[in-house]
Amino acid sequence: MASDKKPSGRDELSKRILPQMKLSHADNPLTAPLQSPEEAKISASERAVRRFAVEGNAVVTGGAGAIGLSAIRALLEHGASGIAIFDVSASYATSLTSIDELKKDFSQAKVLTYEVDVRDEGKVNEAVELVKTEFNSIDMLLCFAGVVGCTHAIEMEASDWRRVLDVNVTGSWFCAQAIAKQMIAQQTGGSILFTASISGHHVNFPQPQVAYNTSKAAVLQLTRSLAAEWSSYGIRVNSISPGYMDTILNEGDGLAAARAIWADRNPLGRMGDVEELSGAIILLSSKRAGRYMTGIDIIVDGVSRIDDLLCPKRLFTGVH
Ligand SMILES: NC(=O)c1ccc[n+]([C@@H]2O[C@H](COP(=O)([O-])OP(=O)(O)OC[C@H]3O[C@@H](n4cnc5c(N)ncnc54)[C@H](O)[C@@H]3O)[C@@H](O)[C@H]2O)c1
Ligand SMILES: OC[C@@H](O)C(O)[C@H](O)CO
Repeated sequence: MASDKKPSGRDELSKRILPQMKLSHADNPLTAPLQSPEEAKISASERAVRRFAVEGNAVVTGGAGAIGLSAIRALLEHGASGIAIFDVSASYATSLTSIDELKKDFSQAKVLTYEVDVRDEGKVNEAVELVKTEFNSIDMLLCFAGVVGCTHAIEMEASDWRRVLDVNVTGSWFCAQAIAKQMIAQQTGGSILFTASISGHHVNFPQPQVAYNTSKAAVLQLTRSLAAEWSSYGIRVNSISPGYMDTILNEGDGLAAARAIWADRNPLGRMGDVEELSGAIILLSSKRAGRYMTGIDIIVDGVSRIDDLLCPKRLFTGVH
C-alpha cells in the first residue's frame, strides 16, 4: 500500500546529495556478501594473510614524518600497490633517505612524493588530480600531517591558534573531501584514516596545548560525522589516537623536559614507538579486517590517559 507520509527532511537531503552515486547493497563493499565462492576455497593460511591485506593505492599526508613513514612501510608490507606522499618541503629534505629506502625495499610498488601544504585547498585538489592520473584509483587516505603548539592560552596569538587548527583540522578535511569525491566517482568505496590523539580525549599535562587539544577533539568529531555521511558510498572513516610517541614532534617547543614526566606517569614507564601504531593502522585500512568498523577511534597509548586519574591537581579540584 502506498504511503501518504510526507518525506522527512532526511529523505529530502538524501535526494539532493549525489543520490545517483549511492551504492546498492550488492555493490557497496561494506554491505556486499562477505565471502565470494572462490574465497571459500582458499587455504586457512592464505585466508589469514588476506584478512589483513591492504589493497590498492593510498594518499598519505604528513608521510615524510615519523608516524607517516612508519605507516607507509606497514601499508607496503601488507600489499599496498601505490603510495602518494603529501608533505611540505622541509620534511622532504630530512626524509629523502628513508623514502629512497622504501622505494628500494618495495620496488614492485609506486611511491610518489608531492609537495602539498594541506592548508591550501587548491593545491590539495590539484595533487589529488595528479595522483588520480598516475594511479587510476585512490583507495585509501591516511592523514598524519599535523603540528603541535605549546603556548599558554592567555598569551596565544591568533596566528598560533590558526596554524594548529588549519593544519590538523581544516587540512584533514580538505584532503578527505577531495579524495571522497574521487572514491564516490570510482564507485569503489574506500578507507579514510585520521590521526586524532589522546589529546582529543583528555587534557595533556604538564604542557599547555589548548589549540592542539581542541584540534584533536575536532578530528574525532570529523571522523564520526563523515563516517555517517559517507557509508552509503562504501567509504569508511576512522581515526587512531596515539599516546606519547617518541618522535621529533615531542622534542621542540620546550617538550624535552615533559618527556620524562610522561614516561614516568605511564604504567609501562615509557613513550611509544611509532611501529606500535602499525597494527591499528593496518586493521582500520584493511578492507576485510576493518569492514564493519567505521566512525571509530582506536587509542594506542600504553594507558597514558591514566594521567587523568593520577594528576593530583585534577583530583583535588575535581576538574576532569
Ligand atoms: N608523536 C606523538 O606523540 C603523537 C601523538 C598523538 C598524535 N600525533 C599526531 O600524529 C601525526 C604525526 O605526528 P609525528 O609524530 O609523526 O610528527 P612529525 O612532525 O614527525 O610528522 C608530521 C608531518 O606532518 C607534516 N606537516 C606539517 N604541516 C603540514 C602541512 N601544512 N601540510 C603537509 N604536511 C604537513 C610535517 O612536515 C611532518 O612530516 C600528527 O598529526 C600528530 O599530531 C602524534
Ligand atoms: O597527547 C599526545 C600527543 O598528541 C602529542 O604528542 C603531545 O601532546 C604533543 O606535545
